[in-house]
Amino acid sequence: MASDGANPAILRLAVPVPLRRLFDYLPPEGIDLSTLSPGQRLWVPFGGRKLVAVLVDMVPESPLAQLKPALELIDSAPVFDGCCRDFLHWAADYYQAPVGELYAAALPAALRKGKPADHWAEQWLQLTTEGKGLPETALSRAPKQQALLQLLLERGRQSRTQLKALDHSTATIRALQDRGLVEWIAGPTVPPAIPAAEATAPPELNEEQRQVLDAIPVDRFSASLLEGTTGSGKTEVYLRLMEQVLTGGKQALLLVPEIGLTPQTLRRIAARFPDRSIAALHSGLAEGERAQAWLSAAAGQADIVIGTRSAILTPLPRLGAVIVDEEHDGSFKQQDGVRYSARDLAMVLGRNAGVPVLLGSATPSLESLHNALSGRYQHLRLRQRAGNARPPQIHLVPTLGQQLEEGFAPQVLRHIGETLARGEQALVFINRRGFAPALTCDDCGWLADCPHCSSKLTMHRRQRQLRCHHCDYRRSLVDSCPQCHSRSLSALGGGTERSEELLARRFADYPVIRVDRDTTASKQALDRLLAPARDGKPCLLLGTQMLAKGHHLPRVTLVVIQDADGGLFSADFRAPERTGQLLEQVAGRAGRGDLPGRVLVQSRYPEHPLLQLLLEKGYGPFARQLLRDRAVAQLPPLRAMALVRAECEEPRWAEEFLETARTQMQALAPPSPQLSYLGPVPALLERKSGRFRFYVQITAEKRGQLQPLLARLCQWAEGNRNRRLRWAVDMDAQELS
Ligand SMILES: Nc1ncnc2c1ncn2[C@@H]1O[C@H](COP(=O)(O)OP(=O)(O)OP(=O)(O)O)[C@@H](O)[C@H]1O
Ligand SMILES: [Zn+2]
Repeated sequence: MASDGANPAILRLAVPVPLRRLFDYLPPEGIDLSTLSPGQRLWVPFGGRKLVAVLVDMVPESPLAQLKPALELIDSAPVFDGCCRDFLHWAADYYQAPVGELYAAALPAALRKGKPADHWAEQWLQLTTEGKGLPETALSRAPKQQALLQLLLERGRQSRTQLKALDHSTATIRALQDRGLVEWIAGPTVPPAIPAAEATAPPELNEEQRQVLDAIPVDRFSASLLEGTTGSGKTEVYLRLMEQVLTGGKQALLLVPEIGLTPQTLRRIAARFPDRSIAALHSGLAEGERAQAWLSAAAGQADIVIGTRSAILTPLPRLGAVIVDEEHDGSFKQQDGVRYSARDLAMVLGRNAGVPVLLGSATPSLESLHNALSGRYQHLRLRQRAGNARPPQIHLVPTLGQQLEEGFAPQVLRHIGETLARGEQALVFINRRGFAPALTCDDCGWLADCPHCSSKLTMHRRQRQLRCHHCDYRRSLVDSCPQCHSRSLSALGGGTERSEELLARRFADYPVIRVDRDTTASKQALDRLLAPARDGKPCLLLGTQMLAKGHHLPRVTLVVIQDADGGLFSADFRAPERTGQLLEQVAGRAGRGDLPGRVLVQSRYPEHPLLQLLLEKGYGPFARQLLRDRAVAQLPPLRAMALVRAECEEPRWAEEFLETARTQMQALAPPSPQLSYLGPVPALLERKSGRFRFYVQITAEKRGQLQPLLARLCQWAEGNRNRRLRWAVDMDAQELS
């Protein structure tokens, strides 16, 4: 994107609007052109609004005659470096997304709104030339000044924040300043501090872990999948890899799923690297803190960057490795706006920067497993649990024809009781929150439906509400049927709230801790809720998939999966994969300490071959079987898939739009054995928030076949003038919902 020519006085900018192009502006009036460089933000006028744009290039001419001047320069120095800009442009091309929206997605909210980066600049204290030349013992009669001098000699410049944390007083600093030994300079911000856990000596690596680590040289690009059973010490491998990267003077990026970035995870990492600057990027931060963390990463100041999906878009000038934990997790794929996959982009970033990329999971996605089995990725394995922990025993509990109590078989309740009586902990996994997923009238058959979505309302008894889990519509609970006024209403099916009532009654002597989205408004709340469990006292945990990941609770010896069947009969071809991952991850919470674990899995269809395979042989063979099925059905990852989506209050318009889209694409590339079209078909959730949703599905032998097709489609679709219709291209779509 280099510019040449004599007078590059036209600014080419990425503007956050849904158009797939850059926009030309004149420089702000009266500005010195030498203060401008790509990667800075500017205020620009756009269609009567004022927007924050990013300077991409400066060129001598524009094809347009009438250019408006940009309004104002925001940053004194670029916030995006060249590598990051190239990466964002690549991603925009690949996902057929407006590049301005990618820049906007990369920025933290405060910077997206135009707050100047200088606002977070830090004051740094450094040695002057005299200070550097001072003999070691020159200040021995002023021990505080001597200590500060020593610190600056050993660790280089220190920020005001760091000095405060280390208890160096302003008086001491002033004294050294007066002697001309130190000086303040302005520099990049440091990330907000993260409380550390108590530092513990790292364990000795076992043989498998050592082999894995040896297979990842840190001085060049490599793509690896670490398939390591639950509790096998994957996190320990990540920590060691990070250590090597930091020792080499580089930054380590660790991506974690939304649910995985708990204060517990952060404390563990902070404890391992007490001297390092760690930036955590997640939605739990206040706007200013997030900007501070982001800027410290972008300035190369933060050594370790831990974040959820959008952290992949952060500029990291000293990048040394990218690690993606729980790489199978669905939260790495953005489901609206720019529909990128942070996991897939991690590979691109690593290749661009020439550094290793490590994807880790006990239950790898079929995409990554396929890449590993076909030799595109290095396939690394950890087959054994680390330390003394042994794999749990798994038993199926058939529920058909059994007398269940609120969804639990009698022997399951008995096992829970025995576990608690032995002073151990039990975990019950339920895949639905709320009290019951439906409310119905026994007399006329009325069902509480969402008025905006094609779904039922979930009953939340504690709050006396009916809620839609798709659009968050809420209404108060009714006592009688709105249709026939009968008072005999029944709650159908079970949820976490309903199970909690039963379990709290049955096991009244023990704490019953419910963990779902309703009880954990924040990450801190989850941390607090789990505190008694971490203390190791007997207790009963119950909850949704929030409990499935990342928690290391060594006293849990019994895991109950209340209903294993949900995903086996879904219309979404990815449902069995997700069910397998969830069950294996939940089961993996059992027996992670010295005590053996047991898993009870309730099912109405214990003979189901996939369930049998999963429970008898484990996720590995199960996933390999699913891959063979996908090959037969010509589905991802054996084929590339993209969706063109449209939604509208008027279903006919969405369908017509997609009919035309399909016709357009077929005119360019007719259906063939290598390329097939399906649809428009209704999405699995046909109506959401009042809009009807449809998609056209395109599958191709090679990704390269899809790109030009979708690019042309976007060109056509950008001309759509129907403001009530929304459309999107979803490359490598993960959800058919
Ligand atoms: N080499 C080792 N020797 C002894 N203990 C170890 C070793 N490696 C890891 N551990 C311990 O084993 C436990 C599980 O390790 P870790 O959390 O790294 O596993 P994991 O594979 O990331 O787990 P999961 O993905 O299932 O959450 C931790 O308590 C960790 O401290
Ligand atoms: Zn709804």
